[in-house]
Amino acid sequence: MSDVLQQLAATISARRSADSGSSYTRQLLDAGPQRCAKKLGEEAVEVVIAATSESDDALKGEAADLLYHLLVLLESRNVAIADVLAVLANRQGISGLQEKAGRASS
Ligand SMILES: N=c1c2ncn([C@@H]3O[C@H](COP(=O)(O)OP(=O)(O)OP(=O)(O)O)[C@@H](O)[C@H]3O)c2ncn1[C@@H]1O[C@H](COP(=O)(O)O)[C@@H](O)[C@H]1O
Repeated sequence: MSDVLQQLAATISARRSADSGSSYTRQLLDAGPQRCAKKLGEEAVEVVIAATSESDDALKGEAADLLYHLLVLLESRNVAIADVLAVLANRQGISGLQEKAGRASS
């Protein structure tokens, strides 16, 4: 999964130098983090609506839009998706250690 996200993130980053007329991503990046964050919020609401009242396919589509817009927002703030994934990996490591610590003390 992270390969797909990293490939999409690389494409989004490359759009910084694309012709803005031809790229929706470039238009979002040119508009800045506030606009990107607003789009992310709208997409999040669409995910909530799909999750509560639409089909699985609709939910998958809205979730894909949400991930795309999260990557665009991260790019607009120059935050690498690899660093976000590292946070998740660290949390898994930490929870693993906590589980081990819990077992050792019981
Ligand atoms: N993965 C996506 C992707 N997911 C969702 N979207 C767009 O995100 C928007 C979300 O839907 P909305 O109905 O909210 O959007 P809208 O009303 O058209 O947009 P606004 O006018 O509100 O901004 C749609 O325009 C989708 O096309 C995406 N646009 C581009 N990509 C990928 O990003 C890369 C660069 O794409 P370009 O910028 O088009 O070159 C390519 O790999 C694309 O496949």
